[in-house]
Amino acid sequence: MTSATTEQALRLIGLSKSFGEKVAVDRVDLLVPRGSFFGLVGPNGAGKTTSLSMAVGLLKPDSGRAEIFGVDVWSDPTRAKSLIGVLPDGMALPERLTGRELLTYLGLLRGMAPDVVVRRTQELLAVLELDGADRTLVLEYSTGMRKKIGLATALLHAPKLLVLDEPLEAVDPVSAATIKVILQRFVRAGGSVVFSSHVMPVVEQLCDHVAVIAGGRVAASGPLDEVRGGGSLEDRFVHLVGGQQAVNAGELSWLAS
Ligand SMILES: Nc1ncnc2c1ncn2[C@@H]1O[C@H](COP(=O)(O)OP(=O)(O)OP(=O)(O)O)[C@@H](O)[C@H]1O
Repeated sequence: MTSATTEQALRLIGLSKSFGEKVAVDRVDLLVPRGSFFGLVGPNGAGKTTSLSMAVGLLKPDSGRAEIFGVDVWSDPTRAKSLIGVLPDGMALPERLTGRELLTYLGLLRGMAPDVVVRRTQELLAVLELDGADRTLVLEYSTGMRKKIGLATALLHAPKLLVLDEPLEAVDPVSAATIKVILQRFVRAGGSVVFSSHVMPVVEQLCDHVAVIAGGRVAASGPLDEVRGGGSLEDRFVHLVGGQQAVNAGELSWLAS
């Protein structure tokens, strides 16, 4: 199947991964339709980062497969990776480059025409408000700035699918609004986005599809309205994940004593 014919931007089939005794991801199946804005939610340690890392070819699964527009990530990684832009969790960036140098370097490395690299780099730095830090090394970037330059590296080659691990985490509200607009425009233009988040209102605002992952398994997946079933996503999430743990009256009594 080719990227021109498949209806799935991303397809995970029985993906599993253990770290020693710990089963982090347990036979995860996921369909991300082409052109969808797909939110992946789940509690801390649910397996979101591990699943996304396997989906984009950064972490080898113990079993199962991942396909990007029908291209198998592990048997044809070069082709699969050319179709995606990735913002991994805790992305390792070359630290001793400025943001502009980093984007230029990655653009040329990906075989892009130099004039296109220069133009897009300028635009991305300006839109993400990183151009003020043009002479700052990535080493000196704040957490939010690192997130933004990471997003710029994911967008630079105009991929068909963006896979973003918590793209709005640690980003200020103005930058978050900019990033949301960029992603919405990307989807309107025919792109597909998968992103993980803990912020339910953001997922409800942006996404048309959602999956809830808990304990390494998919607890629910599909169109947003179907998954939340008439209530809020937060209520559905709490219901699926096992409810909030109340703090009993006697617990933490030493706090503020
Ligand atoms: N490299 C690793 N070595 C050992 N255990 C790991 C490793 N990476 C993840 N895990 C474990 O696998 C499980 C899933 O972790 P993962 O980071 O995928 O969860 P997550 O849903 O992304 O969590 P969070 O929302 O906190 O970012 C956790 O129990 C975690 O401790």
